[in-house]
Amino acid sequence: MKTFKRLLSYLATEPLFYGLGLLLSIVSAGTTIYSPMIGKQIIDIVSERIAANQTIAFDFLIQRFAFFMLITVISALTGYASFLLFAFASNRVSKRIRDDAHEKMQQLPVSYFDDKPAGKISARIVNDTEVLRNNFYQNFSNQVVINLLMVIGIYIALFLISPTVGIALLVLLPFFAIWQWLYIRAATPLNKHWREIVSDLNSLTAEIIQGVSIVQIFHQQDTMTKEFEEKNQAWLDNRVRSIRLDGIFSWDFSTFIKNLVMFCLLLYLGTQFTNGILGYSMGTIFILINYISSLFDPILTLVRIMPTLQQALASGERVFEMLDETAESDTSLPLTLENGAIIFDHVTFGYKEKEPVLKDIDFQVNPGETIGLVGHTGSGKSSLINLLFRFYDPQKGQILIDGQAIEACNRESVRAEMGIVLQEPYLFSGTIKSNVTMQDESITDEEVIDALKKVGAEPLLAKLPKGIYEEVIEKGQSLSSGERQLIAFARTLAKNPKILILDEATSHIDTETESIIQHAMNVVKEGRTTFIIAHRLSTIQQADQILLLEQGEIKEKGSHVALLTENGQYAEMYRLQAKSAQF
Ligand SMILES: Nc1ncnc2c1ncn2[C@@H]1O[C@H](COP(=O)(O)OP(=O)(O)OP(=O)(O)O)[C@@H](O)[C@H]1O
Repeated sequence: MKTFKRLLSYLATEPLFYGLGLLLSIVSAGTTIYSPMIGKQIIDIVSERIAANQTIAFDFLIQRFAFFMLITVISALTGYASFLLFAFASNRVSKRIRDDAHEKMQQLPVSYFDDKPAGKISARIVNDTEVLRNNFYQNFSNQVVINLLMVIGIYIALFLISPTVGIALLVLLPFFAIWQWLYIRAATPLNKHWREIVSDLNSLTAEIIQGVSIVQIFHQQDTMTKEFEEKNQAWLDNRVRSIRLDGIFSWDFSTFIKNLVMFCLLLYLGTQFTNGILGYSMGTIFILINYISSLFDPILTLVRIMPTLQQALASGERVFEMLDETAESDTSLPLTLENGAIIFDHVTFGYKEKEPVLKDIDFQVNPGETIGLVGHTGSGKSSLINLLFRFYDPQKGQILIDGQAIEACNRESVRAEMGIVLQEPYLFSGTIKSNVTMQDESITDEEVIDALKKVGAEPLLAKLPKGIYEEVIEKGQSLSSGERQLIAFARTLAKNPKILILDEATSHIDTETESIIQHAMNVVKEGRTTFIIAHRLSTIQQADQILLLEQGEIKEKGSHVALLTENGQYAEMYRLQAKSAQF
């Protein structure tokens, strides 16, 4: 009910379309209900004249027929106009909900995405809102509203014509209410499960597409196909159960009731036939049969629409669940960055409260210095960078940039001064230029070309027919990983951040690319405080400071030479790498 009310509240965001649509629907329903009245009048007058042996004026029939046509045209036109208005409004409302969901997603903390597959989140933003448009807003306005108006209007007309028949038919309403209630009880869990399966299918498909090469290399096609088919079978089982349920509640029974009511009406009319005189006129009998039969069509439509509304409620619940997530709280205080001095002051952090992955991290970086972060996999290097970006905040201690605790500063302002080049840089669909400028329109074409040239991407530019306007398809699949890195370096150079994080590429690049990238790294590092997550120790020999992390703790700290002299773990790692490089 809460979800239903909340979905309804969105109607208020389009008052003009819905208001006008409702008004026209009332006119359409009113005229549709009124039109049989003209038939009643004709039948009554004609039958009276025949009984009295009188003739019927042709003009009268033409006049009544013209009036009937006028009413029918008004009904059709207003019905069509309201349909269009409701359709416009429904599309606009679902766009609004989709925008809201997307905006909310952007405000959520990074931790929200840790345990949720991307496919599931995108299913909520794209698919569930589409279900809302089609199954709720479109149906609600164009079917529920119009048919409800018809039911109410016909009841009013029946009461006016024959209060006895009107009251007798009211008995049906609680029956239908209980019927609907039973249906909702049975359909709610089924529809909820259906949306979950669709969402699982979405995320599984996304995962298979993203990992298509790995799937093929490891011959996982059969396993993946089996997993997909199992989920797809679960979807089919769910739909079959749903069809059975809809079948029971939507069709056979209601048609049976319609016929039963018709039978009761004829029985009742029979009781009104006394002394050779019928208690109702021919026209009244015509209109009673007409209304009762017309009453069931909208009632049946309302019953039939329940399954789709139910599915919409399941989708609505999932979208609202996302909209209700707590957005990341933030302050308005901006970080004022002057030099790029950084202090980690006894920082402790864990993704889960009592499981720290960084313990008492304490170090200082002077402006313009380069810090190398080394350590085995899982030692906490990326987590340390995550804190610097304020993707997470530490549980203990604080991080200071130019003397300001970043936890007290606005996240956007903290990130605005930082640049990052990841091992596997992320390129967006667009052009080379849009990937360098990242929509910053103040960066000119010349600056983009200059940045690309400085990092050594001139040969890449030369071979692209459209230069910086060459299209980049999803994640830059048509470029080599080295080329993607160069674009990412140029992006950083164009952004001109004070603080730079370089997640050094691992072993999968060749020696030539390595030297190109090393050159690019040296260019972008110039004059910035730089963190390098180093996998090959050769890249950080010149670093001002090297931190060796082990299980979330700083085990060794100092320059390359000092650490070699210390002859600890770093020295051992360095010797091992140097040895393997000789082979
Ligand atoms: N989002 C997360 N949620 C929970 N635990 C995480 C998350 N990210 C990382 N961890 C855990 O935190 C620890 C440190 O991971 P981190 O990624 O910082 O290591 P790393 O040194 O960067 O490793 P690598 O060199 O392999 O990238 C690991 O035990 C890891 O399993």
